[in-house]
Amino acid sequence: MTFIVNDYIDIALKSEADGIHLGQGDLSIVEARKIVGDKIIGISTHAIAEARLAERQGADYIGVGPIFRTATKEDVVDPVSVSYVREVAQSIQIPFVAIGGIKLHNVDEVIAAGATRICAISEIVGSKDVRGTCEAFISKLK
Ligand SMILES: Cc1ncc(COP(=O)(O)OP(=O)(O)O)c(N)n1
Ligand SMILES: Cc1ncsc1CCOP(=O)(O)O
Repeated sequence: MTFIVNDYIDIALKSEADGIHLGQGDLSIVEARKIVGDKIIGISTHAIAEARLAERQGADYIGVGPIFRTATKEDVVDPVSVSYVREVAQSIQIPFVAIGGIKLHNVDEVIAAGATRICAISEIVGSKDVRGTCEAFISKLK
């Protein structure tokens, strides 16, 4: 299993995590790379310019979203829609994870736009059948 710590590089180092996930307002990828060496660095992006910059600066993966409206995170930008997934799938070479408002009823659109990795929080943790919901997502991604 790969263990990524969100935001806190000191905790990532102390806990011997595999990597760190950054937001646009956090430490830059260049600065983070100096500290974490070859650990995985990911960063949330909301526009193609951010995605291109992340790739140029040596990010290992990017987050792409929020695709749809989400109630899970408060300080979130407006939904970027599946068109941003399409743009990233066509022009970015590093792996990306689509995130934000992804549910079983709309994940097909996200996959059709080119996503092969998704993050879904509320659909899974709010489900009465967590395992079944995970399996349903996994079968769509196969
Ligand atoms: C699964 C998962 N959890 C948290 C984040 C990042 O959330 P947050 O730090 O609130 O947002 P950004 O600052 O990265 O935009 C994530 N991307 N994935
Ligand atoms: C951490 C994060 N970053 C953008 S949206 C989001 C939350 C996604 O949660 P949900 O799958 O419940 O919309």
